Amino acid sequence: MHEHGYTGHIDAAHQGHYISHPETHPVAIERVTARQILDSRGYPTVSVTLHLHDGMQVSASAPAGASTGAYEAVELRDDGPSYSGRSVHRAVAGVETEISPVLAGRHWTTLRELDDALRALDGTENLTRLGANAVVAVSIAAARAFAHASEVPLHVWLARVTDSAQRLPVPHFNVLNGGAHAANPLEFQEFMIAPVGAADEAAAVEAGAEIYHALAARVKARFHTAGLGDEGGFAPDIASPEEAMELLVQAIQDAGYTPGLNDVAIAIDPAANGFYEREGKYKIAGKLLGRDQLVDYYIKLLDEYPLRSIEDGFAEDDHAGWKLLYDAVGDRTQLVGDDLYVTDPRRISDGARNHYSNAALIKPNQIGTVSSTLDAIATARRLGMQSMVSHRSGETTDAFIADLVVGTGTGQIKSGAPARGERVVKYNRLLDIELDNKSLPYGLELAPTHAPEVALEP
Ligand SMILES: C=C(OP(=O)(O)O)C(=O)O
Ligand SMILES: [Mg+2]
Repeated sequence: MHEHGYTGHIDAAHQGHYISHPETHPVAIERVTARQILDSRGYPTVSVTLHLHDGMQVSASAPAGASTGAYEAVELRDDGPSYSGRSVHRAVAGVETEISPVLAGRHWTTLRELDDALRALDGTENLTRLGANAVVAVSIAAARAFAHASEVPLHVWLARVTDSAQRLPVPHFNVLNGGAHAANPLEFQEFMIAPVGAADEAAAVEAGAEIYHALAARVKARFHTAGLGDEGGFAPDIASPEEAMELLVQAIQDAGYTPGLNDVAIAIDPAANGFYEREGKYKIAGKLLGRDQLVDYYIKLLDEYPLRSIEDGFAEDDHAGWKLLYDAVGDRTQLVGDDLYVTDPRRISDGARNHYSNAALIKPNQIGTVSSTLDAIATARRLGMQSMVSHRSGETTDAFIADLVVGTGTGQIKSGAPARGERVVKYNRLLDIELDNKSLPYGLELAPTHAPEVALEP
C-alpha cells in the first residue's frame, strides 16, 4: 500500500485554496447509483450517476493510469488496491451502499463540503478504502450537479468558483507513444505536438489532425506499420528519442506547418520512472546516463528541436536530478511534474519551494476529488507555476477535463492523439465550448517559459 507519502514541511501560506463562492446554488441528491464499465484499454472502471432531487441525472466515470506515480491516490480493484486491470465491483458497491446514503437527503451548498464528506467517509489519506476511482467519479458528477443547479455550463461554473479567467487551451497531441504505453523499445513515453501559434482552438485541432495524418504516412512508409499505443499515437520500432523528434519535425513540415516554439512546438513526457535504473542512473537507447549526462541530453534536444516542455524528466524521488535540470534550463523551458507532484497541493508547494520544476500536471484521479484538483491549480498559480490539465492513458468518454481546463484558464491540455473516441471527445468538447463562446481567448496562459515568481523562504 502506498502512502500519500509527503514528508516535507507543509506551509499553509504557500498553498492555494480555490475560492468556493457561496452564491452557487445548492444541490440535493436523492441517491447515487454505480456500475462497472470498460475503459479504453478494455479494463473495468467505475461509472456513477447522481439522481438529483429535481429529476435530473448527472454521470461521470473514472480514468486509469498505467505509468502511475507511487504517491497517487489509490484505486480500489477487486484483487486489492492499485492498478491491475481487474474488476471494480467492490468500488461500485461502495458507491451504492456507503456513499449514496451519506450524500442523499441533504442540501449541499458547496462542492468542497461534499468532497470533504467523501474524504471523511473514506477515512484514509489516499482514498484506499472506498477507492479513488469511486470517489473521483462521484466528485466529478457532483461538480456537474452544481453547474446544473446554477444553470450554467460546467466550465462557467468552474471559472466562477475559482475566480478564474476562462481560456481555450493549447492542445498537446501525443502522436508517438513509447514507455509503458507501447510495446516498442522507445524509452520516452510521449511525443506531443502543440500548435501554440494557432489562431483558435478549431485551427489548433485541425492542425493536430493534419500533422497526425502526415506522420501516419511517414510511419507506414518507414516502418511498414501503423500500430498504436494506448493514447492513440503511433508506436513503431523507433530506436531513439532523436529519431522520434526528427519524425515529428518532418510531419509538421509535410502538413504545411512550421516547427517552432511560436508555431507548432514539441512537448515530451519521458516519464523517467520508466527508465530509471538505480543510484541516479537512467538507461536510454542502450546507454546508461548519470544525472549530469541526462541533463546534457535534454539540453541537446532543446538546442536541436522546437521543444517547449519536458514532463517527468527525472524519476519521482530523484529530487537531485530535478534540481539539476531546473537550474540548467528552468528559465528557458517548461518542466512539468507529474509523478513528482501527483496533483497534490502540498507536493506542488514543496516543488516550488525547492525549485524542482516550473509547472505541474493536473490529473483529477491522482488526488481523488475535484476540490483538491482545483486547490492544486490554485497552488501552482499562486507560486508562479504553470498547470497542464491531463487525461490518463486508460480513458472513458467522459470529457470533464475539457471543461476543467477552460474553466480554470490554465491554457494547456494533453488528451492523447487527435484520433480514437475517448481522446477526441475532449478535443471536440473544446470545439463546442469555443463555438458557444467566440470571445474566449486561445493559447498559453503566460509566456511559455518562466521560473516561479514568488520569493520563497529557504
Ligand atoms: C498520461 C500519462 O500516463 P498514465 O495515465 O499512464 O499515468 C502520463 O504519464 O502523463
Ligand atoms: Mg506523465
